[in-house]
Amino acid sequence: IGTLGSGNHFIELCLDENDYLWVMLHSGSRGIGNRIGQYFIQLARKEMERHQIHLPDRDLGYLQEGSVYFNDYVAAVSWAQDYALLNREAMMNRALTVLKQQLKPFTLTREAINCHHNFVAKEWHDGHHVWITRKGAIRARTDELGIIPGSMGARSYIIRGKGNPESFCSCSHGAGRSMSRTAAKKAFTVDDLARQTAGIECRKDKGVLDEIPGAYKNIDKVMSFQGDLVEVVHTLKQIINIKG
Ligand SMILES: Nc1nc2c(ncn2[C@@H]2O[C@H](COP(=O)(O)O)[C@@H](O)[C@H]2O)c(=O)[nH]1
Ligand SMILES: [Mn+2]
Repeated sequence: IGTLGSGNHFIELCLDENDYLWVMLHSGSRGIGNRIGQYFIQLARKEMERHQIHLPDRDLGYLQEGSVYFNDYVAAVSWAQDYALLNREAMMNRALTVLKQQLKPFTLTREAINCHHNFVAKEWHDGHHVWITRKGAIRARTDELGIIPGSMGARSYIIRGKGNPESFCSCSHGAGRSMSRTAAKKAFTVDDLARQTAGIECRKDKGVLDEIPGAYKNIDKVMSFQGDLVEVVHTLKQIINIKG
């Protein structure tokens, strides 16, 4: 516990439009959630065969609500979500401890905004209890605060949800990639990475070339497409980025 993970996971120090400092951290269940998903996908496929249910695609396999496997899945996923939350809290506490040691005395003005972005939850929508899976998405209920990061060289946004029922009260959790990691490594050089992260204290080596800002969609455009889902509360720009 207390480890960031690799890929697009990051810790950043950002300034908002009023020069307030924000610590932003993106990390999940460190692979356990993914393993749980794979395990239960296999089980769902076997269940379809056992019950002779023929689907157009085997990835459409499902577990029946109320069955032992379904309940096991919900329990396992909930465990992974709790683990991810604890992991983030541990890292955030360590980051704040270091900042307190290194910076002039400061006060925390805001409670942490926490949002899961790959998760399952039972919610009430349109007069029914339904299971919602949000993948690369966060919940954006009316007045709920959330985080939408851009890339290691772009702005990020603190948002307030509008509770739009058409998206089941959800919004995107980021710009999202515009090209694969392999394509990014072919398309860009370390010099491009240095140019696209100018002014930001961060890794600028071959090892993070697949995370280059140019491999992500334009976050401002993405935000403009979800104006019916969220309103922007703060705009953040990183000064330090740490990739796992
Ligand atoms: N501010 C930063 N944003 C980043 C960085 N690397 C990626 N990203 C953005 O975060 C989301 C994460 O969403 P996920 O569902 O893919 O996990 C991603 O889409 C990017 O837009 C970064 O170093 N700093
Ligand atoms: Mn993620």
